[in-house]
Parts: sequence; C-alpha cells; structure tokens
Amino acid sequence: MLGAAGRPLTALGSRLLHTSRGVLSSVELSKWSQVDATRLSASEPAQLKNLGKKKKPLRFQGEWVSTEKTMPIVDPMNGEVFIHVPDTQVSEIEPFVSSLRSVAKSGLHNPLKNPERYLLYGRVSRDAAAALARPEIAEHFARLIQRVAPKSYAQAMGEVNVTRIFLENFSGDQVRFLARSFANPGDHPGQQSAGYRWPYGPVGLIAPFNFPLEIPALQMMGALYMGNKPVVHADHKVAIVLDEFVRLLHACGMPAADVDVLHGRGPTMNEVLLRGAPRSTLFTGSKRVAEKLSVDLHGKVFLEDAGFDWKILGPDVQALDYVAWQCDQDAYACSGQKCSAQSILFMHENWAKAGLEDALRQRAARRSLEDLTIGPVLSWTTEAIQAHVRDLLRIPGARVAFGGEALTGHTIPERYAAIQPTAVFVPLEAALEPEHFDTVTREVFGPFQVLTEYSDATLPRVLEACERMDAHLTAAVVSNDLPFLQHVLANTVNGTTYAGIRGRTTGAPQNHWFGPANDPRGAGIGTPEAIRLVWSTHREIIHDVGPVPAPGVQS
Ligand SMILES: NC(=O)c1ccc[n+]([C@@H]2O[C@H](COP(=O)([O-])OP(=O)(O)OC[C@H]3O[C@@H](n4cnc5c(N)ncnc54)[C@H](O)[C@@H]3O)[C@@H](O)[C@H]2O)c1
Repeated sequence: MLGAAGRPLTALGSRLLHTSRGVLSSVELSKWSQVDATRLSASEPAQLKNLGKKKKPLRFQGEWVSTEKTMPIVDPMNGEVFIHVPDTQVSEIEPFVSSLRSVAKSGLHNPLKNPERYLLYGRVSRDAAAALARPEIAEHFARLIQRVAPKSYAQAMGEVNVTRIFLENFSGDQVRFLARSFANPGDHPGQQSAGYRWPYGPVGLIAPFNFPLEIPALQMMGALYMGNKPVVHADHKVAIVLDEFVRLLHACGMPAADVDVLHGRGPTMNEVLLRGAPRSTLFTGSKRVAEKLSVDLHGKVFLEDAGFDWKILGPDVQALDYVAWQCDQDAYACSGQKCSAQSILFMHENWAKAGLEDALRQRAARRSLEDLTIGPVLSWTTEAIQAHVRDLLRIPGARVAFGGEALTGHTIPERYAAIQPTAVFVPLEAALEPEHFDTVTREVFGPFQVLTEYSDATLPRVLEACERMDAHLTAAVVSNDLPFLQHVLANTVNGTTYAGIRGRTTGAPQNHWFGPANDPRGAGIGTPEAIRLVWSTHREIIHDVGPVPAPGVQS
C-alpha cells in the first residue's frame, strides 16, 4: 500500500480551510487518502479492501476488510500490475448479504423517520464539495482517473468538476427538498392525502469503468440522500477511484456503516444481489448484463445501458469549424468510451458538399497518445474493432473515411485496443437493409463512428433508422432551422437530446437530466428529478382522522 500524498496546500486550499472554521481540516488529503496517483506502479502497487461488515463480530459495520484472494490490475499504458483489488469469493459474501437483509424497507431515513439525516447529507455534500474545490484534492482525483481509465487531463478534470458541482447543488437544505411531499384536501373534514418520496431501503448500485468517479459518486449520493443503504460495486479496473471517494466522504462525516463497497468480479456482485434481494438496483453498463440483472432481479432495476447515439446535421450549414470540432469531441474524446459517444452521423448533403468529412479527418488527425486525446480502449481489442470495420466494408458502397490503423510506438497491453480515431462511411439505403442494419448500429465502445448522408427527400429514411434503433440514450439535431428541428424532435424519443447548431451528444454536466428513454426501466443521473425517480418510490398517506359522521349519516 502506498503512503498518503501530503502535498503542500495552495493558496485556494488554505483559504477554504480558514473560512470553514477548521471543519475542513479533516479532509486534508493526507488524512484519508491511501494512494498517490503519481506513484502507482509495479514497485509501489495499491491494495484495496472491501467496505462492509466484518464476519466476526457481525455487529461491526463500516469496516475496511481484506479478502483471501486479490486480482491484479494492470496499468493500461504499460501492462504492469499496479493495483491489487479484492477478488471477493462467493464464500465471503455473507456479510454483504446480511447487511442488505438487515436494512428496513423504510430505509435509514424517510420523511417521518430520522429526518435529521437529510440535513446530515446536506453537510456531507457541502464538505465534500469544498474538499473537491481544493486544487490538490481535485488534482488527486483527476490524476487517479487518468491512471486507470486513460483520458485527457481536461476530460478527467471534467469528471471531478461535475462531481463537485453536483455536491454543491445538494448542500444545505437541498437534500431535504429532494424529499418534498405534497398534500391534497380530502372529501370531508379530517381527511387529507399526502404524497411522499419514500426510500427503497436496501439497494444495489453497479458502475462501469468509463467514468470512475462521476457515475458511482452521483448515483451513490442520490441513493443516500433518499434514505437508502446501498451496496456499491464499481468495475474492478477503476474501483480505486470509488474507494478513495468513499474515504473522502467518511472524512466529511458520512457514517461509515451507510455504504458497503464490494470489490471484485461482476458475477460475485450478481450473487450478492440474488441472495441479498435489494428492493431496487441501479445498473450502469452493458446491455448484456443489464438484461441479465433485469431477469435475475425480477425487474426491480433501473438501467443506464448501451448507447448507440445519433447526430443529425440539418440542411442549414453554418459554423462548420465549430460543428466539426464538436463532432470530433463527441466521437473520439475519452477514446470514444462514453455511452453518449456519437455512434452515427447523418450528414445532410449540404454538409457533405461543404467538406465536413475532410474537416473531421483533420480534427481526428490531431489526436495523440501523448496527451491521451486518444488512448487505450478497455473493453475491445484492436483486432475486434478492425474486424467490425471489415464487416461494415462488406456493405455495398461502404468505405473507410479515415483511421482504421492500429496505433504504434506504445506499450499498451494487447488485451486493450489501441487504434486511430476511425470513421466508416455507409450509404444510407444500404445501412437500412435488414441484413446490414444490426451491424451498422452495433455499439463500438471505442474511437469509432459510422458516417452517412441524406437529402431532403430521404429524411424519412433517417427517421426510420432512428425508430429502428433500440438504445435511446443521447442524440443531437444540429440545426437552427426551426421547422426541421420541430419535425425531427417530434418523431424521435432519445432521453437526452441536444437541439440547435451547438447540439452535441456528450459532455452532459450535472445540471440536466442524463439517461435513456422509451424503456420503463430507464434511469437518470444528476438532477433532482433523476434522483427522485431512481432512488425513491411514491407513497401516499391518506389521513382520515374524523370527526366521524353522526349516526345514520355514513356517506
Ligand atoms: N447509459 C449510461 O449512462 C452508461 C454510462 C456508462 C457506460 N455505459 C455502457 O456501459 C458499457 C461499457 O461498460 P462495461 O464494459 O464496463 O460494461 P459491463 O456491463 O461489462 O460492466 C459494468 C459493470 O457491471 C459489472 N458486472 C458485470 N457482470 C455483472 C453481473 N453479472 N452482475 C452484476 N454486475 C456485473 C462489472 O463488474 C462492472 O462494474 C457500454 O455499453 C456503455 O454504453 C452506459
């Protein structure tokens, strides 16, 4: 295990420390952090632990617990083992199961029980936000994210900023306001119906590798705000970031027993959920696992799964450089490993004639391994992406627009893909053929997109393509032509759709809803509405206390 990183406070950090009358001194990095992101290596590997109940004595909760086995995590940039994560065995999950089973369905708090805990979480959020505003702590998380899920510094720091502002948003009384109820007058004196947001009690939370901080942090806080006790599992490759965030929350006053953290393999978490029977589970990850959990947990799930995200460029060509830049960001930032990444670009022929494809090629060519604007792809191999390109090239008229070659001059291990930003052009009519459509609309979680072209006359075919897709996460209609916007928006369904000449598919901040639509299991993240939907359920209490009617008047 590495020693804590005790770097000097900058001017901003010291100011925050003073203005908070000492409250924040407990969150100094050296007080809670277990790792120094800049030193993680084969010679100084990190060693994680689970957070939960000790097997004996069972009454102690909120303990960091070692497991019998660990699994080695390799540095995605050079293949060296630099982290050891608990490889929790099914024989070791009993404490997590009994922890879930010990939580009342009415939760740790609800509007009628322990309401002071809403205020507690307002304070925890306030202090955690202030901690993340300290440059050395923000830097710590950004560098840690970069080490395990290589992305540019700007993208990694973006995650930290979104998390900080989210926590600022839910400081003070805002957690209490999340659980706002309402009342309607009844039919007679003494009667009144009140609608409450009620917790589920024991809940599960599973997060993927691509946003190691933002996804687990925002969802976990939402679960806690509404009064649930979550067992949280993050992808083993990046779990170190969640681990550090939970330690920061403890330093900010979160009770140690409020969250259990299960490290290890997905199927082990699956078993915990099967045996522990949480009342609801939020899963963010692939469609395959989402569908499995949906069946295993009898539909008691909220899902943020695969995205095949489209962008339609309307007939009005303007701001070509800007639009090309945004398209490049949407398709290739984080090496395309965003569920919101632009998967298919429908270009109106006016954009094609204006030279958009060339502009995209030039933008993509600027990406480099050195600043991680292109980097390792953690869930595909180079060969698998190239095989997908070959599949697409069998479609009549398809061609590689740019990219497709393996990156060279690096030490990225073979289990991960390292490939140029790639685009394959497929003619619209051919893409719509039943025998090609599934290949064209397959999500590649890497720096890859399909390009196609349409005209005014073939716009209905574009809308048909959007209708036939299955995963309705993000979309963009890039146009300031209002009738065009209106027509496309009226006939499509994606949960997070950007409309206008600055439309994008990625870069969702904390200030608007992000999530899929057109599936009753669809979850959301970030906003009060998302938190209420995913982490609380409606309860109506009808007060009817009398006076009872006089004898003989029963209605
Ligand atoms: N919609 C969204 O908000 C969103 C956000 C990020 C990623 N994603 C999607 O996630 C996918 C990429 O992530 P991934 O490859 O890590 O996905 P994945 O489904 O392989 O893994 C996601 C998480 O599920 C866990 N897991 C695996 N099998 C499990 C099981 N049987 N039971 C319980 N947990 C299990 C993993 O350990 C990991 O923590 C892409 O399809 C992407 O679009 C979606």
